[in-house]
Amino acid sequence: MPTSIGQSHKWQERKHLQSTPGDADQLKDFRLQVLTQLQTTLDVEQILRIFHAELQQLVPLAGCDYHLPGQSISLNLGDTGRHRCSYQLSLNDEDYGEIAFTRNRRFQERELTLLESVMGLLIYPLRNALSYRRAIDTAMIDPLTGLSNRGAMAMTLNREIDRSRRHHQDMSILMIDIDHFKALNDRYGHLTGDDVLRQVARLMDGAIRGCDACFRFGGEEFLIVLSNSNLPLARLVAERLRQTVYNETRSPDPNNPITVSIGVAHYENEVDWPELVNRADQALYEAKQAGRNRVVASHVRSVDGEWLL
Ligand SMILES: Nc1nc2c(ncn2[C@@H]2O[C@H](COP(=O)(O)OP(=O)(O)OP(=O)(O)O)[C@@H](O)[C@H]2O)c(=O)[nH]1
Repeated sequence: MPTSIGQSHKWQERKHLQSTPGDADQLKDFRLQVLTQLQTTLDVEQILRIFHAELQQLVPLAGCDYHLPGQSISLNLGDTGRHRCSYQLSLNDEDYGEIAFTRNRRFQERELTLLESVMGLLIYPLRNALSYRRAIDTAMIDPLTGLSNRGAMAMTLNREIDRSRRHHQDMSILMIDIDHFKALNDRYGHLTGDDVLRQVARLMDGAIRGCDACFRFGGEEFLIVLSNSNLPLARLVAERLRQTVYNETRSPDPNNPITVSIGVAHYENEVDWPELVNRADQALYEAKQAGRNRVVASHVRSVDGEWLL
């Protein structure tokens, strides 16, 4: 098992010494080219790919790893080599993570000086991309429950529908609504209502698989996307969630447990997600009409396109 041989460096903004005057011009052109490339995107992974690829012109490298634990970012590009040199990136005392380059040949002093001299090119584009990513993430989160919001839901549904269509994969959704929530709010106040919303969100999010996703649809409604799930499986999941909420949510009124009604819809080649969500919503309406605290599944299509009950 090859061991990794590390050379670690702290990169901070400062002027670098140039080696020879001839190199200086080439390096200047190179820096300009890299900077131009890095400014073409605000995607963190893309920035690192560009940087890694451009650096190959300066120093042969195998892999590039980047880690920023604070934002849960961990990327490994290219192949991993036995020798490694890493840079801790920071600017104005702000930590921008660690970037490491690896290859099987030892790094020469001159190569390390070259790498260090261009490391500063990465920091501003990377900082901008990280801020952008943070802003997008925040905009996609519902602040009350911590679940992803409706904007994120639309993106996920578009992606899942596209995948189901292309790979002929099953996909189902659950539309979930807390029963008699208005009465609970009116009787115990909005803060208690908020607490119930948070509990239900946490229970459901914790009860689904990692590949599924739970969103706050709005108000006291939630939507769950179940990848790779046919209708019977989706019904089972829905029934399990219904029971979990019933058994585990702390209700302010011991005589009235918190319950949910759930509408289930399997993807039946709808053109876009609102059509699919409409069917789940219709099934949810039927669950409410039938007495609440229950699961109702929407119809499926037969092979010749007829709707079956
Ligand atoms: N506490 C709290 N309440 C909310 C929030 N968003 C929506 N609501 C309340 O949720 C309630 C929804 O009421 P309705 O749509 O009448 O539904 P319901 O009382 O649950 O009745 P059914 O769905 O028919 O069982 C309203 O009173 C809203 O004010 C929120 O973020 N926090």
